[in-house]
Amino acid sequence: MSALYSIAEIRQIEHAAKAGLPSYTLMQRAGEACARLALSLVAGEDEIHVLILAGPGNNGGDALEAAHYLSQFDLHVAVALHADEAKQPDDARHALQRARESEVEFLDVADPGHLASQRWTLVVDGLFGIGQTRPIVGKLRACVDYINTLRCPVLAIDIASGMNADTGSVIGGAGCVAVRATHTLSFIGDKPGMHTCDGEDFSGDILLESLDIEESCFVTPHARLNELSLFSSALKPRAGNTHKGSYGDVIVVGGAHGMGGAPVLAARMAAHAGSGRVFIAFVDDAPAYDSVHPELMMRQADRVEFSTATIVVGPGLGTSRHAHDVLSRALDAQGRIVIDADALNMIAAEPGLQHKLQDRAQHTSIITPHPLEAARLLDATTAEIQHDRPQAARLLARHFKSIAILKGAGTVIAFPDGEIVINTTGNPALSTAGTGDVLSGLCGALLAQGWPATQAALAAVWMHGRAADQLVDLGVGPVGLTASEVIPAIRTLLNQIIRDHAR
Ligand SMILES: NC(=O)C1=CN([C@@H]2O[C@H](COP(=O)(O)OP(=O)(O)OC[C@H]3O[C@@H](n4cnc5c(N)ncnc54)[C@H](O)[C@@H]3O)[C@@H](O)[C@H]2O)[C@@H](O)CC1
Ligand SMILES: [K+]
Repeated sequence: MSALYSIAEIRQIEHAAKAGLPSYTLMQRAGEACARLALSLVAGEDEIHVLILAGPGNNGGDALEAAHYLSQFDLHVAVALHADEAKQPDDARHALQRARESEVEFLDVADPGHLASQRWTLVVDGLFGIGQTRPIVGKLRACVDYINTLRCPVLAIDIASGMNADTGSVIGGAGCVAVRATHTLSFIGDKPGMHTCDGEDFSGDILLESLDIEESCFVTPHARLNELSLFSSALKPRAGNTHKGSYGDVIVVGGAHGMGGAPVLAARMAAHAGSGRVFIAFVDDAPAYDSVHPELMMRQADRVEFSTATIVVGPGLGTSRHAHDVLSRALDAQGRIVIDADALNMIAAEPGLQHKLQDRAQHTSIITPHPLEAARLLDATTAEIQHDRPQAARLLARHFKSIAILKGAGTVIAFPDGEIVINTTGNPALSTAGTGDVLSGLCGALLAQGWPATQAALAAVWMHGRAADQLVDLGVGPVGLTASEVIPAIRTLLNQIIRDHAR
């Protein structure tokens, strides 16, 4: 299980570990681990010049200890220090003394011209770690801007400076800066902010270093990374003696005039992911049939009895009075429900629909907002949602008593009890119309086949991203991938993981 720890949890673990160790032990281990990774990154280079940025706190201390360690090898180490010695924490001050006693050149961090006078083989970023509270400004900002122009590897210590380890947003928000690392060596445990929002873009390859902290010091995490093991218990081979009724009905509700393609995509996905029968309930005129997939059944929404079928409501639904009434009826139904797109917009706009959703707590509801829909649901701005995606997803799940899938880079899946899972599959090829409809159809298909809702949500998000990754590997995208192309790729993937992992 890939645990993710918040800053507060990392501090707790660190505190427990420090109590049982001589002072400076953890910093020495951190500095040495960083130096060893640095050596592996410059291996094979001729004249090696390593620039180490060291900030005012313990992240800077780690950097200075790494500088001391590296100075014992055949390479040139330069430290750009931004610290007031009188205010440094004890460990960091000790690390500074050790660096000063080593073969290390000290540069002026505030002088980009000075920094730019050398061609660097590697930059080590130890400006700030999990203790950064303010945006990077002034001379330090110029330094970060300079680092971000370099083409050499940039190794961030613990987390890229400027990034919030809890949220994955740049500290200070739009217009502020962070170091764009090619590698991050993260201490004690993995952190949510490296996997959502801008986290992945700024962290590069993530490597973990536990600092040999004893198991007993660790706390129970409330976040983890999505992986197959979290939902593989729901993968089942098909029994021989079954029929279409064994695999459930999905009713996709949507398709207002001019938006008929959205429910068709969701329905095609539901059929390709194995649901026994798939209907589309159109709020406006229903076409006679889908000429590509005539197995889908087209109905007028007014004439559809929802009873206990699995409902996917929202794709192309529109926000007309009629659409509102159909949504209201869908929320009253006793089956499991996936709520997307305009259905979420209408729920955001009307307390009556919100109460209906909250009152479904004993049934299963999965909501799949993108950040703008999430902003409407939480009466916030999109920037506020993106500022702290894990927290936004938690609020959605708790408030609407649903499983909330907050889409976007590093999709966050949150549960009403406060637990979250961050997805690691997927890529910008999915930033195209219709992929959200495909995701909602996939969730619906798994629910209809009897998957537990938690596993259905995790598997749908994971497969949706993984299939897109596989397509990009084949050259189908990232530019120009279409939602329709993701559907058969997901079918292949689902069959493959059932074959390889079902018990
Ligand atoms: N304490 C420990 O036992 C360990 C700490 N470790 C390292 O320590 C880091 C956390 O250290 P700290 O808590 O000292 O915090 P940081 O080193 O992340 O930075 C905090 C310092 O930066 C200043 N600061 C924050 N934002 C600033 C800004 N925008 N401009 C200028 N100054 C700013 C703060 O006033 C404070 O002095 C971890 O990320 C990790 O790298 C590791 O060595 C493992 C062990
Ligand atoms: K850092």
